[in-house]
Amino acid sequence: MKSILIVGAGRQGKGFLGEVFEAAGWEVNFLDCDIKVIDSLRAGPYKVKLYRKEGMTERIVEKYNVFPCDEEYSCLEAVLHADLIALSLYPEQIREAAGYLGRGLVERARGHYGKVTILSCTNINHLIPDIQEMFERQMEDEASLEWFRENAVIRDVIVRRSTDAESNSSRELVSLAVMSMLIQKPITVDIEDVEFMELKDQVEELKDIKLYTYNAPHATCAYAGHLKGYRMINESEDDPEIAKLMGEVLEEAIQGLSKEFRIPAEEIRDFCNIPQTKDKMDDSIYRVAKDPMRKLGRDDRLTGNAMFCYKYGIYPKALIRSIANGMAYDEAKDEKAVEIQQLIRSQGIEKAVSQVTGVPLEHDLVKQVSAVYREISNERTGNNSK
Ligand SMILES: NC(=O)C1=CN([C@@H]2O[C@H](COP(=O)(O)OP(=O)(O)OC[C@H]3O[C@@H](n4cnc5c(N)ncnc54)[C@H](O)[C@@H]3O)[C@@H](O)[C@H]2O)C=CC1
Ligand SMILES: O=P(O)(O)OC[C@H]1O[C@](O)(CO)[C@@H](O)[C@@H]1O
Repeated sequence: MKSILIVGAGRQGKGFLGEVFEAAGWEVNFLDCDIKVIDSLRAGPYKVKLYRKEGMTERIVEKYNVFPCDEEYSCLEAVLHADLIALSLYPEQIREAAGYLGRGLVERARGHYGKVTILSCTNINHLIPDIQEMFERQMEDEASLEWFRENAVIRDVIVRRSTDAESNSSRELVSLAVMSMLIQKPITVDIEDVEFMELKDQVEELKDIKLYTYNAPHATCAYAGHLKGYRMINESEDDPEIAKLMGEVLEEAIQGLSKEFRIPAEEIRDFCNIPQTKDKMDDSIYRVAKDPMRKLGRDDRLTGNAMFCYKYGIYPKALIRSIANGMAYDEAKDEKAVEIQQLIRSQGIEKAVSQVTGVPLEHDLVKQVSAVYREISNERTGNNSK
């Protein structure tokens, strides 16, 4: 039986990866450092509502093993025998996970176990050399390092699906099951038997395009929706003003990307076209908006697009509005949003925009975003003077 170790048993770990690999008959092992996640998974099976094109179906996932990141290293056998290790973590969590997995991988090297593929399942591109370095550092001697280089491959993926739940420990999940996950080639195990897994060339280039097209309107929807008091993505998408802004953001993005990547606009439109589903999935604004510090960063979905537009003489009006909405995102449960609000209070809006977006203070983007942010603040306080 083939075996997958899913590191990070949160929304995506359980609702996407755990579900599809269990359905394909693989041994599914979960590793998580949050004891609430472990206790919850041990308490019973979990349920995923799958939103397919033809309608919603429910799946109960029950065949899995669960391991905490404990001192006794109870996950050892799972690390030794995994054909696939999926890092279903936020980028900033990978270093710690690599540190923990190191011990098992060193034993794997010393025991001359078989080849393993490690997948980085985040939305951040160009991370693979860093992750390679994080794992190689764990190899305690030359022989282990040599084994790792010959037998372990680290690959990137493009996740084209949304999976949500009330929290990372919830056993009730929803997942939009309409597009495959694209996996960088080659890998060391056959995954043809697993639905929604697709090996693909040029993942690095396509991943940029996916982030800038699929995720930019989505983040736009979340930040604009929060400002209007919505809690769910669906409510926000149904608001005509927000739907219009999302469309404009996508159009600006396509114009800039088409020039930057020298790909016809139509080809980009086709790539980011998400099939519609009969039933609509509820996704939270909280998850899609989460960590505006990262999402408004220089090369991420909104600022990255806006800067391509500036580079090619396209004025990114809708992207500027969306970045300003992101600066105004003041969700108290989101620590990075709170950090941005503190930054605005302590430094003033221009410096805060420059710091968050990584764009120089004197750049037009900073001025325009700050001006729109002031309009938003005035509207919120009922003060219409500019
Ligand atoms: N949820 C989704 O629809 C999608 C998520 N992603 C990416 O997947 C990654 C995870 O996202 P979610 O599952 O939504 O987040 P989540 O917060 O629901 O799950 C992450 C899990 O990782 C665990 N974790 C953190 N550090 C760990 C460590 N050192 N060792 C073991 N476990 C650790 C946490 O306790 C948590 O349960 C992110 O990079 C996200 O961008 C990408 C596309 C879709
Ligand atoms: O997981 P991140 O990078 O915080 O961003 C969330 C985005 O990623 C997705 O989960 C998958 O592309 C989208 O649903 C959402 O817009």
